[in-house]
Amino acid sequence: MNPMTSMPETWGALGSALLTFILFQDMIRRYCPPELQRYLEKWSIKISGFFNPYIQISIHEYLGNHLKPHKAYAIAEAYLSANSSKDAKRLKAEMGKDNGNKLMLSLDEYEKTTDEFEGVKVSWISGKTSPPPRPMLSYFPDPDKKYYKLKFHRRYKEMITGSYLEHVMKTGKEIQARNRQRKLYTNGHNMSCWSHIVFEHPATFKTIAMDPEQKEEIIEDLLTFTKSRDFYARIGKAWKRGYLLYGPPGTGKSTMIAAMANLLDYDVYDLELTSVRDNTELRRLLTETTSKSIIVIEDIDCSLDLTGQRKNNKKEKTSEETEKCKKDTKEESVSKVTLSGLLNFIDGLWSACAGERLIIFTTNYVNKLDPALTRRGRMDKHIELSYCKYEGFKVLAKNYLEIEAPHPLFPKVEALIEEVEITPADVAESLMPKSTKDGPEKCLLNLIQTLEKCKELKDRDQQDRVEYLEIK
Ligand SMILES: Nc1ncnc2c1ncn2[C@@H]1O[C@H](COP(=O)(O)OP(=O)(O)OP(=O)(O)O)[C@@H](O)[C@H]1O
Ligand SMILES: [Mg+2]
Repeated sequence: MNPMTSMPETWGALGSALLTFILFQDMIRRYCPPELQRYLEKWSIKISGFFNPYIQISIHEYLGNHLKPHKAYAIAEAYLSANSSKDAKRLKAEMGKDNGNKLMLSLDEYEKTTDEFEGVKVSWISGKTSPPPRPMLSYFPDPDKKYYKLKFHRRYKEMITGSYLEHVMKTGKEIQARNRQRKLYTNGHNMSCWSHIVFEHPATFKTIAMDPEQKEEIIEDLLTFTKSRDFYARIGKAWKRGYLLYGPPGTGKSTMIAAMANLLDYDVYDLELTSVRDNTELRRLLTETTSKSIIVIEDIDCSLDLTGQRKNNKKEKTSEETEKCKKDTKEESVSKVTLSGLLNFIDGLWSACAGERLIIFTTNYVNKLDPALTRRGRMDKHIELSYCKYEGFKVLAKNYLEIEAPHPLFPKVEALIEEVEITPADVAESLMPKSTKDGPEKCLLNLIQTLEKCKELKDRDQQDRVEYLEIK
């Protein structure tokens, strides 16, 4: 440039160069074929990259075709939650682990924060990309995909891609472990993705009323599973275990799932099959589940009539079954999940991509299930939850009334409860104080009354049966 050129002339020249560039770009957009446009765009990025001294690294929320959540994104989010509050102006707040008064902060969308590492400044920017619109109006819109962008001077490339990112991952993981809040995920209400709430269920194995030996066996089985990572790797199987919980309504199937999650410190994914459009969506939802989790499909016998699709010999359901299933399959018409889609997943085809998961099915009618669904290897352990007997009653008496044997009324309860079929839910209900004045005695007497009524009804049923047989 001529040193004699005055400042206004220089600005004028720069301004007209910029204008020419903008007009040139506009011309390209209007008149060039798309191939040439892409080619020119590629070169313009290269040229601007040559002059731009900054490097960007993106960490996306999902890997690839958003099949799987990207762990690094969650870790970076945790790291930034501790750092971003320093200078970012727009933050998101979420409830912390203890659900106390402390809120966890993270960067809001399109917000920027800076960080410093060994004297080097970097910046982090949060953003999101929206999926392209679907050709047809859809009930299941694809979710936005979020990302973080790390920006730094190219002079520090080696240090940032090496020790700084290592520091981010290490610190982020520590923060994650400190803040880990277990979650209950659900895909209900026609959602094509998981939504979650904090999982806070008070059930533990201590409060579950069931045969003590059976309880110990289940706990042992679960703990062995969690310690078997190397074993599963050695035998070449996905690190998962299937449980089938069956028994009449109110015997504690759902309660046991909560107790399992509390014992193992796992998240729970409550999969509502009737809300899943097809096998592809099922596969996506399942691959989005994280390690250390329980995937639950409640009332599998009612889920999309999976049983019948394979057997083709639908048994007639009783009116009680039909009523329950009707309630559960309201959206059946939009779901095309098949038994084979579900079996493929259980067999480890997709579950192999992330370890340590339990898959639990519950049913009231185990005999109605397709044997392909329940065979060992798929559902490794079958657990029957049955009517409440004396051992179960003692647990409930301790939980609800804080009383233990020996007690003068216990023998009476023992004699009656062994004779009748009463669910733990009904025993629990009878033991609940009905007014603030009700003491343990009153509640026990209430239970005895209920048990006597059950016995009377049972005897009457038997009598009816005898009479019926005699008439026949
Ligand atoms: N074995 C049990 N131990 C302790 N409490 C129990 C047990 N079974 C049932 N309950 C009590 O009864 C209530 C209902 O139990 P739960 O929902 O676990 O039954 P379920 O077997 O899942 O029934 P459904 O087949 O209708 O889903 C629970 O909230 C719990 O308070
Ligand atoms: Mg249940």
